[in-house]
Amino acid sequence: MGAFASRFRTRSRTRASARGRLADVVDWFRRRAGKDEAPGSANSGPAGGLEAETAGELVDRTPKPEEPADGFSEAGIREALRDVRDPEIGRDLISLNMIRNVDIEGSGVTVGVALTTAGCPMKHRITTDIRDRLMMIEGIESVEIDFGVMTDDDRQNLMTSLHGGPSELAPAFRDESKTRIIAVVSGKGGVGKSTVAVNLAAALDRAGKSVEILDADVHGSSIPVMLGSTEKPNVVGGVIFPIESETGLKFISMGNFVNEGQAIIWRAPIVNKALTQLMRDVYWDEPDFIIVDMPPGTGDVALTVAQMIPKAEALVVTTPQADAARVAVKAGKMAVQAHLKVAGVVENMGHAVCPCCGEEMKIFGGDGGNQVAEELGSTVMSRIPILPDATGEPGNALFDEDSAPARAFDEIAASLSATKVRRRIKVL
Ligand SMILES: Nc1ncnc2c1ncn2[C@@H]1O[C@H](COP(=O)(O)OP(=O)(O)OP(=O)(O)O)[C@@H](O)[C@H]1O
Repeated sequence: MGAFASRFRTRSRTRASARGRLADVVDWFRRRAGKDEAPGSANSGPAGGLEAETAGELVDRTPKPEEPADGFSEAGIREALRDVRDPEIGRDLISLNMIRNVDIEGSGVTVGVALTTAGCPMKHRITTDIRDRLMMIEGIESVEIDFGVMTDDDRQNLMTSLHGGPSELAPAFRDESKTRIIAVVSGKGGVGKSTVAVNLAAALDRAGKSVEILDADVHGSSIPVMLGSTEKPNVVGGVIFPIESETGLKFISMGNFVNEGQAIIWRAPIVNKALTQLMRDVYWDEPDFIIVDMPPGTGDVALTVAQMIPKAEALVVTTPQADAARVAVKAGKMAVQAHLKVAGVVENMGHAVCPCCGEEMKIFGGDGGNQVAEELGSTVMSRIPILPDATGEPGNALFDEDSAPARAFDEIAASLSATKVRRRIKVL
C-alpha cells in the first residue's frame, strides 16, 4: 500500500495547507471587514473584503486597515493582533487573552505574550505570525516578542471559556452544534472498520469538509498507527488537543493514552469513563464531521455513545460473507434501538478492480451489503474494492486518491454531505 499512501499524503498535505492558507487570508479580510466575525472576537468594521467573483478569482474590496496618520498606536497594534491566531486553538490572541503588554519605542515594538505552557510547541509559529502581521503596519521596523506563561487561574479561565464547564460534553458533541458525528460500527473485527473510518475522513477532507477522528476502539485502537502518528497529545489546563497527523487529518485515540505495544485490560466502566473524557476534555473544534471508530460488536461503548450523543449516526461496515453480515445487522440494530439513525451500509473487500481493464472481480461469496441494508431499512452507500497490494504497513492506511477504493469513499463522502444534519428527536 506504500505507493498509494505516500502519494496521497504529499498531495493531501499540500492541498490542505494551501487551502488552509487561502482560508486564513479570506477569513482575515472578512474579519477586518466585520462580515464574519471570529468566535470571541470583538472586531467589527465596514463591509467589504475578498469575494469570489468567478471560480478561483478573488477580488480585494477591503478598505485598508486604519492607522493613525501620525504613526501607529498601541490600540492599532492590539487590533492588528486580532488577526493572529493561536495555531492550536485556532482563535485570535487577543480574545484568548494571550497578549499582555505592548510597548512602543520609536519604530520598535515589544509584545508580551502569555503562553498556555512554558514549553508550548507553537512558540516559533506564534513569533513568526505576530512579526509578519505587525511588520505590515506602516512605521514599525522591528518587533520583539517577550514570552511569559499564563497563571493557573488564567489557564483555567481560558479553558472554561473555550470549552464550557468541566462536566459538559465538548461543544461539537452537543445537540445544537453543526458537527455531525458518524459512528463507524461493525459486528466483528477485521472487516475494515478502521480503514473505512480513516479513508472516509480523508474523502470528506478532499470534499472540502472539516473533519476529525475519534478512535474509540480501546482494545483494538489502530488509528494512530494507521496515520503514522503515535506521539502523545498536548494537554493544557486539563484540555487535550487532537494530534495532527502527517496526512493533515486530526485525531485523538484511546491508544494515545497507553504506551505503544501495551495491551489494555479495562473493564467496561473504565472504558466508558475514558470515552466520556475524550468527548468532554478534548478540544474538538466543531468540525463539519467527527468520525468515531467504534469497537467492533454491540458492547457498552456503543451504548455510551448512543446515550451521550443522540445525534450520532451509525455507518455499518460489513464484508460480503454471511457471518460478517449477520453480526453487522446486530450492531446496526443495537444502534437503532438506542435511537441512532443508520446513515448507511458500507460493503468492504467484496471485489477487486482490475488495474488494467477496470473490470470488477468478485473475491468472496455472499451479498452482505444488501443483506445488512435490507434488514436495517437502509441503503448500501458504497462497495469498497479490495486493493490486492495493500500491505497494512504502519502509516499506510490511506488509499491513493486516484485508486478505486478512494473513489468509492468519495461516493460515501458525497452522499453524507448531501444529507441534512439530524436534530434530536425527543423520546418520551
Ligand atoms: N479495501 C481494502 N483493501 C485492502 N485491504 C484492506 C481493505 N480494507 C481493509 N483492509 C485491510 O484489512 C485489515 C483489517 O482492516 P481494519 O483494521 O480496518 O479492520 P477493523 O474492522 O477495524 O478491525 P479491528 O476492529 O479488529 O481493528 C487491515 O490490514 C487493512 O489494511
